[in-house]
Amino acid sequence: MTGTPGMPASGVAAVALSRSFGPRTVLHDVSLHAPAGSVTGLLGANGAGKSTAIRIMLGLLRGGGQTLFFGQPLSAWSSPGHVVGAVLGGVAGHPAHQVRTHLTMVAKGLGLPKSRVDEVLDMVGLREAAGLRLKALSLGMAQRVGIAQAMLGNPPVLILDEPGNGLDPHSLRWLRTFLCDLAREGRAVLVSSHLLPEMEQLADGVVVLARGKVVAQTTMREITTRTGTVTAQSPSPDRLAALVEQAGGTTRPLQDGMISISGLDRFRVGALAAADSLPLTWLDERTSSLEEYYLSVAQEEFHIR
Ligand SMILES: Nc1ncnc2c1ncn2[C@@H]1O[C@H](COP(=O)(O)OP(=O)(O)OP(=O)(O)O)[C@@H](O)[C@H]1O
Repeated sequence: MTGTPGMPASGVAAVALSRSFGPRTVLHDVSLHAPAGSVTGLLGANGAGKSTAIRIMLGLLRGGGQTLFFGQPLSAWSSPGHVVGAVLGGVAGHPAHQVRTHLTMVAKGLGLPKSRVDEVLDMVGLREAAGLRLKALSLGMAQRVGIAQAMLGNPPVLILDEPGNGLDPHSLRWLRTFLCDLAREGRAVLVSSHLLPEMEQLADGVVVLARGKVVAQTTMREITTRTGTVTAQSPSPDRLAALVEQAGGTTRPLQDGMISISGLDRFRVGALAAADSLPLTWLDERTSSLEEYYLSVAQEEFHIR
C-alpha cells in the first residue's frame, strides 16, 4: 500500500470534496477523516450536505476532491465490496425476493460462498427472518438486512447514512452496540446523523457540517472535557471568584453564594480553595453535551438569511 502524502493511510479520509447542483454549491472543500478503530459521526442539519458527501466518497455521485480507503482510492482496490460496506437506507433489492435470496445474489457478485450469508444473518440477529420477503420487512429489519449486506465482504470500512432514522429504542440500542463492536474490532465506521443524543453515546469523534462546509472535527473526549462548567459555593464567593480569575478562569455569580466557573476543572478549583483555606460547601462539574457543542459551532444554521 503506497498512500498519498498528507493524507491519513488508516481508515477513510476525504480531502476537498465539492459539489454543485446547477448554480448552487452544496459542498465546499469538505475534508474529513474517519480513523480505523473508531466510530466517527458526520453531523449536520437537514440539507447540510451529509448524504452528498457520503455519495461522493463512495463514488456514487460525481464531485470534486479525493477519498482514500486505507491509503488508496476505491478504484485501486480490486473488489470495493471487500473494502467498504455502505448502508444508505432501505434495501436495494427486488421486493418479492426473500432476504436469503437477496443476500445470496449479492454474495455471489462478491465471489463469496453461500455460507457467508448465514454468517452475516447471525451477525445482525436475522437468521429467523431469512425467509421473509423484502417487502414484508419492518423498518428495523430492513436496516439490519442493509447492514448484513454491507458486511458480506467483511470490509474494514463501514459508512452509514442516517441509520438511526425511524428506529425504535431497542433497534437503536442494538445498532449502537453493533457499530461500537465493529469499531473495537479495528474497523473505521462513519455514521451520518442528526440524532445528537444518539451520536453522543455512539461516536468517538465527530465532524460537523453546516451549509456544505466542515465547521468542526473533534473527538467526544475533547467536547466533554474542554467545555465543562464548574459550579462552586463558598461562604466568601467574592474571594473564590478572585482566586479563580487570578488562575485564569472566568466566573459568573449565581444565587445563594454559588458561582459558575469556566476555564478550570473542579480539581483545580478545589485545590485553589484549599490552598487559601477557603471552605467550599458545594463543588460540581457538568460536562458539555454534544448538543451544546453542536449548537455552538453550527449556530449559523439558525440565522435567517
Ligand atoms: N440531485 C440534487 N439536485 C439538486 N439539489 C440537490 C440534489 N441532491 C441534494 N441536493 C441539495 O444539496 C443539499 C445537501 O443535500 P444532502 O442530501 O446532502 O443533505 P443532508 O445533510 O444529507 O440532509 P438530510 O439530513 O436532510 O438528508 C440540499 O440543499 C439538497 O437540496
